[in-house]
Amino acid sequence: MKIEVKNLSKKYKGNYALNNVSFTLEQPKIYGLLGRNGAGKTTFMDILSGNILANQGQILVDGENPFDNQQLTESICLIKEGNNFKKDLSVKNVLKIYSYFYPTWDKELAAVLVKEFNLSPKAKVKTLSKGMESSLGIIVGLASKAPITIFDEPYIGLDAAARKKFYQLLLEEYEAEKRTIIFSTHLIDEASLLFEEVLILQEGSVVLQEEAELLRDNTCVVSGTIEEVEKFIKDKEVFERKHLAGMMTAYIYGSMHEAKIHGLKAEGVPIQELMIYLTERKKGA
Ligand SMILES: Nc1ncnc2c1ncn2[C@@H]1O[C@H](COP(=O)(O)OP(=O)(O)OP(=O)(O)O)[C@@H](O)[C@H]1O
Repeated sequence: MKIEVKNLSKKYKGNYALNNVSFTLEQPKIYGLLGRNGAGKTTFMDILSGNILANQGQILVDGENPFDNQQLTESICLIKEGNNFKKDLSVKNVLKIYSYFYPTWDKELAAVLVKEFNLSPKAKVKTLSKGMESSLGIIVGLASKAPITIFDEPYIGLDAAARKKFYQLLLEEYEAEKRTIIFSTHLIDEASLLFEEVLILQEGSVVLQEEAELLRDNTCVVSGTIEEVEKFIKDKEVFERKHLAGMMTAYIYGSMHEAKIHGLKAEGVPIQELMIYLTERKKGA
């Protein structure tokens, strides 16, 4: 489904959570929605899911506004950081309710995932640990098979092994049936390999929208002697320099291939570093 964000603004008490944001998510892809605390990510996801209204501008999903539009929101599943489910419901009944809401619901997948995450179907939500409740959110998000599935920091309390399982399952499901997945997380280093396209928000504005592969190809960390590195980077945009014992490392916009031809050691820049740089640069600008 095509998501068009047009001049979208949302204000809370006079402060912009989103300030005249425009972008389009055209293809079913795994999108990484990144940004520091308070950048406006949750606000965007809430408007997209039809939960809240913008002050100005709009989001159109296949040409329609999601607010108060059940036919459309049956195609959008938002899993938040917590409190997704009523505390008195059992796991089984949570799944039943969502199965009624989502026409694309995959009952078999839900049953497999409940076993995979070791949840007891009879357990009430209020008795689940934080990690177990997050697992239930992940199960609902994946089994909804909603054409737009949004995960907003979905794994509070989940340990590293369970998060790894989540990444694997997400990829398996996505490979089996492509859909738009919007994934917002602060654990960028461990999740970044999932992303096909990255959006970075900073103080209510988009500072970057780029294919992850292009980012990986067009940014690099080069190392060598100070002299070699300085010579190579003199006409390039450099976003960080580090010196150690006569050697130098620089984070730059430039091709890894070109750096290697010049005899320098070159590696990809972690998306986390890029996000920190971009959000700092805008603040200081
Ligand atoms: N219901 C609300 N009432 C008042 N201010 C709000 C409300 N929701 C969000 N805000 C403000 O809007 C801004 C954007 O918040 P938002 O939750 O969208 O950011 P975020 O990028 O999701 O942050 P985080 O990564 O910390 O979850 C923040 O300054 C926040 O304080």
